[in-house]
Amino acid sequence: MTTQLDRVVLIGVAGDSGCGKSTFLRRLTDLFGEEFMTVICLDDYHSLDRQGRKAAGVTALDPRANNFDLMYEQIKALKSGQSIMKPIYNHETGLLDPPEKVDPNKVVVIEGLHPLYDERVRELVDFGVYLDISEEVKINWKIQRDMAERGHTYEDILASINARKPDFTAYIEPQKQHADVVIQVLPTRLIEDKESKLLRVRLVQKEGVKFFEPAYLFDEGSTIDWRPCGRKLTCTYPGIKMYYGPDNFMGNEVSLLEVDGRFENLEEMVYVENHLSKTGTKYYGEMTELLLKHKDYPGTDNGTGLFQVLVGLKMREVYEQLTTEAKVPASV
Ligand SMILES: Nc1ncnc2c1ncn2[C@@H]1O[C@H](COP(=O)(O)OP(=O)(O)OP(=O)(O)O)[C@@H](O)[C@H]1O
Ligand SMILES: O=C(CO)[C@H](O)[C@H](O)COP(=O)(O)O
Repeated sequence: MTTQLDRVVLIGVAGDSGCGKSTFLRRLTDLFGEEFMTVICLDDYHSLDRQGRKAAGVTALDPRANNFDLMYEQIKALKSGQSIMKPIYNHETGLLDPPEKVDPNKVVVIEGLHPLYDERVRELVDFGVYLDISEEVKINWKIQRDMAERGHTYEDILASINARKPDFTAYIEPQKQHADVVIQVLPTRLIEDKESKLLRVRLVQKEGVKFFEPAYLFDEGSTIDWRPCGRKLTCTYPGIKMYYGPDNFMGNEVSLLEVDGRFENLEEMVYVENHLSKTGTKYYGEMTELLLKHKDYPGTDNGTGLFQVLVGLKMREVYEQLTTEAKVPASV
């Protein structure tokens, strides 16, 4: 079947399990609308089921446990407006279920461990983000979720992170260099915080990407250290620090934006938003409004929420420009 779409825009969201992909995708839904955005979890392209991986002695992160040929063929078909019969990996049983039909949509998001791994798939991706959670923070988030909701022990969680580490380093992490933006989540530098509750979040924005102009603080291209706390932004100890400046990241020229600390009063976020430019907002305060809409999402009061919303807005901008370009007849 071929659906009439001017342009299917393909977004890649890469990251390890438990790195906040679902939260980010929920924020994207606000911007594109549930109806117009289809999410494909790349776990569905595991070629080996749980038993198969165990027998072969490989993890799900290992390319040998995944069918990249099928992934490429199916993503390519979706991008050209064709429906696919996508396999399903069932996390409850660890088995591959019968395939399901997936239709193309205005926006197709491929999320998971390997959206930017295979060169052919990467070429199809219009905009890619990598969620880069430092080990200290990853352990903390996993502990919060897996101990509370899944009954795992601290030792189990640590052992599972460590067991995945070599393959994570070999196959997942290198995708960072191919992402248009990387959201790095690190422990704060403001105080010593063993539990990693306070976060330093960096938005690494690649320069020279078509239709993507990095957001900046105050003055494009300069280097800025900013303490927004004072009369206009309420902060309790240890406050908030922001940074903006040019840098080099894995051989790419980038612009960095950084927020260290926690926003005390979300309503005042508009003050910070006001000092950011090229955010992709359509009206005054849109970014703050999007944050306020989901106060309950994890990270809404720190740089993770702020940058997830900002990246979503930039994706909307890229989407609009790509679809406009697709409508303009090619000049002769
Ligand atoms: N910004 C954040 N701040 C604090 N905790 C967070 C943040 N994002 C995610 N978490 C924690 O990490 C957990 C996993 O988040 P989420 O479900 O969004 O990740 P995921 O990558 O989709 O995970 P999975 O692939 O395992 O389903 C959440 O339950 C929450 O405890
Ligand atoms: O890294 C993962 C992505 O979600 C999972 O561990 C992988 O998909 C295997 O799933 P399961 O542990 O349920 O067999």
